[in-house]
Amino acid sequence: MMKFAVPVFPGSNCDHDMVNALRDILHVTADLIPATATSLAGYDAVVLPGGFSYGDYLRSGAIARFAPIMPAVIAFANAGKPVIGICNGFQVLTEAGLLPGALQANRSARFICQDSPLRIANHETIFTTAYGSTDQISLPIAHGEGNYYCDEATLAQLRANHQIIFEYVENPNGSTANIAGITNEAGNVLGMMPHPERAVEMILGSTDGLGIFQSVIASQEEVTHA
Ligand SMILES: NC(=O)CC[C@H](N)C(=O)O
Repeated sequence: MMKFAVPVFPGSNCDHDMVNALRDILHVTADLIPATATSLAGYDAVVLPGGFSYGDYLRSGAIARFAPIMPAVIAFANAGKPVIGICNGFQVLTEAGLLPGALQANRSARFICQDSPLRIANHETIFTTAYGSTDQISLPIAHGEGNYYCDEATLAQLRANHQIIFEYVENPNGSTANIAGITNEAGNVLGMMPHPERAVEMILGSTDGLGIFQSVIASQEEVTHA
């Protein structure tokens, strides 16, 4: 059975939601890993959860990027294995240089908490195949620094390599090109501001987030059965 690692930083607050989604809804193994750990041996995927790691001091994700677990996360990503960063996790991935660009304060300078319709801009990634031809989903957003920024040259690269995965239908925070989620060039690292783990069962109001995890699980099953 596929094994997910969910690193926990001081101030993470979506880690248990993530483990609940993975274990109880998707029926895979998921372990909380302290940020002081230094190994991810034995894991098939890593999910950096949302929250306020290290109190968001300096910038969201700027201190977490130096946590003891991060060299293992970077090595894991560079080995081509799946890494997902949700919200604060996305911020950590940009700070760590695993994804291009940066997350700035929302244009409104306010924390935004709302459901957000998203367009799936690339259905052919290991994170989106389970959505079939569904082109729009809705996921909750909850962030103060979700305003994605990159320069023109980076945006051109993201577009040319089809690295833009989710786009806001209505831009809530000032993000460049309505970007809500991107992958790295190799396609194995996903960062996204919306929270799929908060949309995995109808008691939460939506199951639109399931496809991301189902897609990754299916992609890894193909790897082990190949
Ligand atoms: N839900 C989250 O992960 C929030 C991320 C970060 N603390 C922010 O406010 O932008």
